[in-house]
Amino acid sequence: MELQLALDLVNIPEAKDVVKEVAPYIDIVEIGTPVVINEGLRAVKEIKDEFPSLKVLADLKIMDAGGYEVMKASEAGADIITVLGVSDDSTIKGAVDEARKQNKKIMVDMINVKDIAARAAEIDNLGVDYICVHSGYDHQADGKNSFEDLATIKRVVKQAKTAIAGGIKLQTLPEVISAQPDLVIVGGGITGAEDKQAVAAQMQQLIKG
Ligand SMILES: O=C(CO)[C@H](O)[C@H](O)COP(=O)(O)O
Repeated sequence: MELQLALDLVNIPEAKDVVKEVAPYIDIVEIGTPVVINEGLRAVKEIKDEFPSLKVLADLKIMDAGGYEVMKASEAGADIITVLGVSDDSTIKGAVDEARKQNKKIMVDMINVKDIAARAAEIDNLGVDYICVHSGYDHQADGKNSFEDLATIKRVVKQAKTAIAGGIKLQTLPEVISAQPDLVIVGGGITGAEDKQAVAAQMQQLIKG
């Protein structure tokens, strides 16, 4: 099981400071959608250049033009790029084909997918690398989480790795781990902590068992 740190509400210098603090305890650093909107793919490039041993995920949440957008994120140094599960199959296939050419990986974000079981099974057959259940900020504000959805994809996904994101904190991590995803994604649970390093270290300890 791996730990991904999601950076959403920072600029590039702040992102570097957080990664410096927690780098030994994480496997993947995510350049979140708001960071890409504010800073562009330069944020991906700068983090990859400064932390080459970490995998960098560009959370582009691609909805169209999968091949082109994966190509641009790959050029910036991303190792993993996100595509939305609600996209057309042709968009996901385009993203997967380009990722194979560039030796990169595709994560499908299942945010707002209504029939998680059916769509996850379809997407699994498109050759993606990760399928991620996700309660976004707007769902979290309504008190929702994706713990049940994780159990659902664990049942139906046969090839891709499984991941979960959305409001995971140190206190809720044991429940997440008990469902055995391949990847746990944590943003505010680390970045909002007073001692980010201590929380990331405890999370790593729980995850690596
Ligand atoms: O993609 C995102 C929001 O769309 C976040 O990166 C993801 O939800 C993880 O952050 P948090 O743990 O703070 O919810």
